[in-house]
Amino acid sequence: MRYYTAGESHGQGLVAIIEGVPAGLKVSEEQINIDLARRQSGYGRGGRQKIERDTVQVISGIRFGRTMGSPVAMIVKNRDWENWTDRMAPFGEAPLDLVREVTPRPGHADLVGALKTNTDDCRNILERSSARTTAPRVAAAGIAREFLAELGVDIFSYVVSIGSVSMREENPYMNAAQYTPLAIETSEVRCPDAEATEAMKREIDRAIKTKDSLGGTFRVVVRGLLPGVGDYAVPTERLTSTIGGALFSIPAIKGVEFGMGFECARRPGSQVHDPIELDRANAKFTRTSNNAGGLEGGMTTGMPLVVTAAMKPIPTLMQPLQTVNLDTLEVAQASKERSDVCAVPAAAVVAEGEVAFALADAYMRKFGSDNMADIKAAIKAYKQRLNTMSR
Ligand SMILES: Cc1cc2nc3c(=O)[nH]c(=O)nc-3n(C[C@H](O)[C@H](O)[C@H](O)COP(=O)(O)O)c2cc1C
Ligand SMILES: C=C(O[C@@H]1CC(C(=O)O)=C[C@@H](OP(=O)(O)O)[C@H]1O)C(=O)O
Repeated sequence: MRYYTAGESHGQGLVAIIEGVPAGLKVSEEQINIDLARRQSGYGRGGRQKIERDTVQVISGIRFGRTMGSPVAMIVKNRDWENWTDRMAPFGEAPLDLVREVTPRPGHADLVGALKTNTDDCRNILERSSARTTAPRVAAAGIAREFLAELGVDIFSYVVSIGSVSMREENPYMNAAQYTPLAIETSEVRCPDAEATEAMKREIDRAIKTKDSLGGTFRVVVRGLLPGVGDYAVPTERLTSTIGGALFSIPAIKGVEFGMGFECARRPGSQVHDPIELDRANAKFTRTSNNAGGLEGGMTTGMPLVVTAAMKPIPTLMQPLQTVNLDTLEVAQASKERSDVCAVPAAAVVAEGEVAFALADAYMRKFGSDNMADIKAAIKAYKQRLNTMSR
């Protein structure tokens, strides 16, 4: 299963096409809209989110709430489009008073994109490099999430740090799977720690006051995974590769750690690798720790998948950094436009979707992709074989 998207930040809307979707999968429009709303939320987001009310419109591939086995096409419309019809018109002449974007923002795609595509207007770049393009990705990921949910796999995320403020956690690779979605979703920064939530909000308030911006870290946790999904033999099918690549495809993501991640490199093997145990009651192999974060050899171990990502601070600053004016080639201040100050909680929701897609694709490679009944039958047979191997 894979998706493609098209669409710009202030165009008419954004489109996603998902192909390789199995037939017979129940899909809830309401659930996709809930995830779209979660992606729009979070303390520190800018004025644009007051304009948009993202909802999905399904164009093809779903009939009476179930997938048909054909590609699914979806649209998320931009409400802001009506304020941009002249500046973003697909055809006709540019308005005479059109303001071109000629002062590229450090940290955004503006300058390099303009050099690459031979334009003197960075708007052509920023319209597509904008993280607005993550809206249709979250909508598309709704299909992957429903697929995994039907197979007993659930995904959530939470914010671990914003700027210099971190929540306190002990052994998150083992314990993160215990957090309740309620504690996370009721926090304005999507952090399960109420005290840390307040400190993070204060950090964001400080950044607003000093005309600065913030990044942070978040974790994605997946429960209910079967062991042996993914691959050790084909480099591109290793889940470390597909999930890592999927997370790095999100704008502003600068680091990804599986389980203990970089800390593994500082410790001896005896303090890193997860001892194997036989859980006789449930006839399955298990681990006494989860420092690997649920992946070994590029495959799921059956322990929760715990992956952490780092997001850099938002590039648009209300006190802009130095840049060069592309018209005059003189020193200038970078563009200063409406912007988020911190979007870590939103990025975490996007990341849930990306992880869901990578996992759904790996499940389909292992168990088939034509229709849900065959996939479930294959999973049942696999579970039975695993049971007999651990008895
Ligand atoms: C959910 C989300 C919201 C974002 N909002 C903004 C924003 O309002 N202003 C901005 O300058 N960058 C924002 N960014 C970051 C830029 O999109 C990103 O830094 C840019 O595309 C450059 O890509 P790179 O950081 O991967 O180099 C946001 C990113 C995400 C994931
Ligand atoms: C619109 C969204 O995020 C946008 C991401 C973004 C950027 O440069 O990445 C810039 C801002 O866009 P605008 O200039 O229209 O306010 C954000 O609001 C969204 O996530 O829905």
